[in-house]
Amino acid sequence: MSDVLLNFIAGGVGGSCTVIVGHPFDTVKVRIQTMPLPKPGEKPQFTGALDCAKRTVAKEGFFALYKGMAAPLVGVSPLFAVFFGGCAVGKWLQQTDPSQEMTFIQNANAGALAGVFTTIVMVPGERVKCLLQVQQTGSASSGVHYDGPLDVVKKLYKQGGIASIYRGTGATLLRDIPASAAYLSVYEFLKKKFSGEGAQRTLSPGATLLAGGLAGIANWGVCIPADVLKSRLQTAPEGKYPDGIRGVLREVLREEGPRALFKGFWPVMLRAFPANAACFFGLELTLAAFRYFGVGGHPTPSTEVVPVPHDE
Ligand SMILES: CC(=O)O[C@H](CC(=O)[O-])C[N+](C)(C)C
Repeated sequence: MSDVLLNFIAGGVGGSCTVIVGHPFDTVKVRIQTMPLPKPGEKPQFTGALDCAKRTVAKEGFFALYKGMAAPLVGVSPLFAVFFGGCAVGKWLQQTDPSQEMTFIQNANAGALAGVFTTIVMVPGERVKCLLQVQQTGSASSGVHYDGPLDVVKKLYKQGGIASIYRGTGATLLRDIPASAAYLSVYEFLKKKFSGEGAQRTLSPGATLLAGGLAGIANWGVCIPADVLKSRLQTAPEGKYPDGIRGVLREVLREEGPRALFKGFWPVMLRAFPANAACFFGLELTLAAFRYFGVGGHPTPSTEVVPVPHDE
């Protein structure tokens, strides 16, 4: 089986691990990023990430943190599949032979290309997820109530057609091209560093988790402002920002100042490490299982370092 397909399948497993570990953090992040501005003399709805998590659990129960998870499980697992499949395509395009080691920049290029592929898959799922995550907070002030992911899609389509479902595409590209470049290049760099020299390079489970977690931090470290703009744009009532992301940026800077572009920083960073450690662990384990059962041809440089030693 080709590297692209193997990475696609393993990426899907990694994506499911990411969602299961990371979704509660994501709910807190979106609620903080989109909470209504307090009126003069009023307290903000949430004072921080912990406050938001505590109030959400107290008011709506623990599983409120898992609200909207069906959409990312269906949307994010294929997204990670497309991402890692896309990375394999990006590597293949740059390699003169399949065993060639990729440089940091080549991995960044492969990640950036995969970021373009993932945007196409990701935008509808993100739009649905954000709307479901914030509907109890009053941030999506359109007054529309949604009964679940399919209901969101139906209502968005009725309201504004495909364009409404795909609202936030530019903002997602702005977020995911640099983020994906950082994600893959940092992971591959650390993987090489942690796996030592020589033909029998192995990566321990702990090192896989550490490299994956730090790749997640690098991913979000470069894209939080674009993510804030994207969340605002995707949860705004129809017609609020006719000129898209530029309108959101102008409003945020005018009304809240540049610091607001970093809203949700802590919940994002708190999620980034465990969610992406789980992702790369799931990915590498699946690739290792393929090799164990003799599926696929030669390992690519990105997959020859696995959590368990193997002899070829
Ligand atoms: C924005 C996003 O989904 O980032 C992914 C990592 C994460 O924390 O979910 C990475 N990537 C888009 C490259 C798959």
